[in-house]
Amino acid sequence: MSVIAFAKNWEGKFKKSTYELVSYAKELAFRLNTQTLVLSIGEVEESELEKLVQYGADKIISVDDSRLNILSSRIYAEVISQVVNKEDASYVILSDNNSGKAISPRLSVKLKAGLAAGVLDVPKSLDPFVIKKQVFTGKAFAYVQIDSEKKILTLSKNSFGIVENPTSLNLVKFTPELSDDLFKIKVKSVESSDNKIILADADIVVSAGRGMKSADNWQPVEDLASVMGAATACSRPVSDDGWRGHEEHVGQTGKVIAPNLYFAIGISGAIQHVAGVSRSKCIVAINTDPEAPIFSVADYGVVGDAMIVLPELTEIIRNGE
Ligand SMILES: Cc1cc2nc3c(=O)[nH]c(=O)nc-3n(C[C@H](O)[C@H](O)[C@H](O)COP(=O)(O)OP(=O)(O)OC[C@H]3O[C@@H](n4cnc5c(N)ncnc54)[C@H](O)[C@@H]3O)c2cc1C
Repeated sequence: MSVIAFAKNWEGKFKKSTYELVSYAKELAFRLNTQTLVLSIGEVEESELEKLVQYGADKIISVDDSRLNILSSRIYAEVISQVVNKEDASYVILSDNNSGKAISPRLSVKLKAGLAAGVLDVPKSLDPFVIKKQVFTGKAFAYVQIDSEKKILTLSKNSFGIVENPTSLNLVKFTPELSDDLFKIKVKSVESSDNKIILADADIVVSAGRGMKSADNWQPVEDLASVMGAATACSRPVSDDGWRGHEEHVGQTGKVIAPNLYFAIGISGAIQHVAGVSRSKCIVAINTDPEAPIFSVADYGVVGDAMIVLPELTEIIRNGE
């Protein structure tokens, strides 16, 4: 009956979204009067695994196998299903990120478990199990009922928050039975086209729109992103016009993101743009037009010319003022 959270690591490290996932699993387990188990796959040092205890992991199950350092949704679904069956867990929680989206449908088939993707809250009721999730790229939400015995939820980023709930360390190793067949496809290396932070995983995103006037004016945007350790993004017309690549386009028809901090620079705030970024924890808008709709969804706003504001802001942050 326990709750298992799958804690994905990025090169052996967890992110804030992992701690949010464990916090959520803890709350669900508390409501169900059961244990919170956290599963880690691939090589992660004990000191990193120990951090999960702070957010309520009653038991940490580590599948410490170097062959699993690179994510394969097929193999990870197999590993998770073996752990779920061994622990007789009823609830599996994954982050609603690229890996969670890739693993959860396979897992759902393996476990014959109902899946609610993009969950936004704790269950509205436990029996029947009813939960709130996002639909239509975040423009609406729905309550869905899961009737299967096992249930899988993928948790939307920034929908629950990080809650400290310290327990004591109970770390166990698990060795799944994995046939050679599963390793027929080998990832020999992973190379990113540049050293940039991946937009979908970024905690901070610096995004700019048509207000930048031309592709040649992007250096101040890059500079701010660089000092903040942020990913860069853009509005749709910017990528349609070829100023930036389509992989940066956020919104209804682009990527839907929920970073902790989102800078909207020279972006008017059209509904189709906001649909993709409205779940950011904090939105900072920089725009010359005080009436721009983006200010109605922003937490902080600067009315000003991006070409003047950005270099000054970057300098202040660089100097740690
Ligand atoms: C079906 C459909 C789907 C769509 N999907 C998406 C989507 O996924 N994502 C998306 O982004 N759009 C999408 N759009 C387009 C959307 O409707 C808007 O047209 C688009 O978001 C506007 O982009 P923008 O804010 O960069 O440009 P604009 O609307 O032209 O706004 C530019 C802003 O920059 C400001 N500005 C000008 N100069 C400066 C300066 N020097 N400094 C600071 N600010 C300045 C202006 O005041 C203005 O507010 C979609 C549209 C449709 C119909």
